[in-house]
Amino acid sequence: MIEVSGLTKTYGSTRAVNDLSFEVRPGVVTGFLGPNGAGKTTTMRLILGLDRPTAGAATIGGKPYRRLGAPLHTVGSMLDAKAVHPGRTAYNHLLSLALGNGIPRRRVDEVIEQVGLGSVARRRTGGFSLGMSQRLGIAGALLGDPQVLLFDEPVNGLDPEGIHWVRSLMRDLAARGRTVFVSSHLLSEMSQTAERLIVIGRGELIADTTTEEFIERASTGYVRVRGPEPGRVKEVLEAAGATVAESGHALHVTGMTVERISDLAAEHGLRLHEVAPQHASLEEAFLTLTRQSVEYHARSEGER
Ligand SMILES: Nc1ncnc2c1ncn2[C@@H]1O[C@H](COP(=O)(O)OP(=O)(O)OP(=O)(O)O)[C@@H](O)[C@H]1O
Repeated sequence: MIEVSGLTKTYGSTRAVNDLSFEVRPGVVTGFLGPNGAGKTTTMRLILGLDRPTAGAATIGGKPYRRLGAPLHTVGSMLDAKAVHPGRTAYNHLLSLALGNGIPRRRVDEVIEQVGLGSVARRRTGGFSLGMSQRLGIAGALLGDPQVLLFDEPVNGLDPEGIHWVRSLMRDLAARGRTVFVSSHLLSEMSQTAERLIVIGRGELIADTTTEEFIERASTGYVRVRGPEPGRVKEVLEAAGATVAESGHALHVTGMTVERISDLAAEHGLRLHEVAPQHASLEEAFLTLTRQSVEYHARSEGER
């Protein structure tokens, strides 16, 4: 379990994380979602004790990272996949991590196989693609077989097979009772993996809910209506309280269900050729909810 309470971090005049509080529970994949610059990496660094908070606290299993007796056995993380000594082989990189943390050598072989790097384990990591580095980073996170795992944008740079593999791995870890906290700036990506979402924008909490509920809440749907007499249909629907916009040959109706639209049309003897609910795409929905924060960042960057 990860607990974050009143967490705040400022860098000069930038408030990267602002009074953030949430819990990440075991047994499900929890997505950490926010547009670029929202403060995801900063929050993860604070949880992992890589930076000191300006205010508030973050704990793992009730303790701050610095006070964990065997950190690699408690929490595994992958923040920056490229942060590996380029002259070392993948095997030696993992071996030095293992030896420094009292982890047996055979565990290195196990995780190398688990992440599919067996054939390149003796190659220097400097020549690794981003995808291979991501796999190596994930291997490092798994090394101590920890209860809590944090991954910062783990599918970045992976091919479709790699993406599929990461998603299955996250779900599998959660199914085995681990606490899995994974960041992304794409709601579509999170919707494939995460059961719960912590959504942030501008360093502040926007939502802490199930993925299903978040998508439902974010969806700004309308009903597309088409028929031979659009003018009359519009009049009838508006008279009954709907908002109707014309779009080419169709009407876009908000504030009224498909059933009510059909019933009203039938009552007034109006034929309809199409009554189709439309949902905003996931990314549109997400951007609507986080637009304020995106605009804020676009503005503040422009001002510099
Ligand atoms: N070391 C630092 N010094 C100064 N500003 C920083 C530092 N680290 C982060 N920031 C600023 O804090 C804000 C949050 O950055 P952070 O990297 O945590 O966001 P993010 O959500 O992880 O974004 P991305 O997906 O782009 O990595 C940004 O405005 C960033 O410029």
